Amino acid sequence: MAQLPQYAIIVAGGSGSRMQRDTPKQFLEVAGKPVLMHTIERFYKYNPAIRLIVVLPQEQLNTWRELCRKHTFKLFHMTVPGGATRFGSVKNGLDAVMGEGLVAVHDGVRPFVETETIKAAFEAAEQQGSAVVAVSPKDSIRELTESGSRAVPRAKYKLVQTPQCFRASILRKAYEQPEQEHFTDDASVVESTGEKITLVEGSYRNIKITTPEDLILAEAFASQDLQG
Ligand SMILES: Nc1ccn([C@@H]2O[C@H](COP(=O)(O)OP(=O)(O)OP(=O)(O)O)[C@@H](O)[C@H]2O)c(=O)n1
Ligand SMILES: C[C@](O)(CO)[C@H](O)COP(=O)(O)O
Repeated sequence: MAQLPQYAIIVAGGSGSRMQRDTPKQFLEVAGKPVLMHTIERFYKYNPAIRLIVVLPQEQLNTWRELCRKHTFKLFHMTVPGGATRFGSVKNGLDAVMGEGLVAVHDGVRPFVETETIKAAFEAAEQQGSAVVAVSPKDSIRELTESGSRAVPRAKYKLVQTPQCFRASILRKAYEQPEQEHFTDDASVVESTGEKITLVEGSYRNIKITTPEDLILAEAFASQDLQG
């Protein structure tokens, strides 16, 4: 059977409000290079033939071009303007996916995703139609109730990461529906069309750079990676 083409939609269309910096967090430097370049390199390392679609805020497209020039960043990728929400950005990225294939949606601000994780997600999506990377919580979990809160069994929960991989036809159908408030990731969008979500083991290093202290962790991981 011919192998399906592999795409990665790397969503970097957000403003990074929780990071509280003027520069969008996907452009902040870690180990001397913008976060987003690290992320793109991870997918290229997994498969140099992967079709990379990078979604950026419309008003940052020129800045990104400048950054690529400054850092002599040559890895081929298509750029697409983002939407007002992550849902809108994924939808715009999906317009650049042609025909059938396997599509990984990945946060541009998760630069430490490992080759094994990407590989496992694509393999599971090829077999099951969907594959979502997740890890077990390390802390105890409490559910908020009207009277306060109560303990819930931690073993029943997973923390969801990206990549989230799907057959292109499944993802396209899901993103045709109107956006809903509970859509926080691609799995929630796809699940609402009745599709089953397959979970794949993720990694605690696959952090989403969200708030200022995450940058300290990111520098530590990058320095560890550089030491090999
Ligand atoms: N309109 C949007 C909003 C988010 N994202 C992307 O989705 C990923 C996960 O979102 P999040 O961490 O929430 O990023 P921001 O929306 O940028 O951050 P914040 O919520 O703090 O403003 C990020 O790579 C972000 O760039 C996107 O492509 N388009
Ligand atoms: C997609 C995601 O990274 C999975 O954990 C997460 O849902 C993004 O959420 P955010 O509120 O946009 O940071």
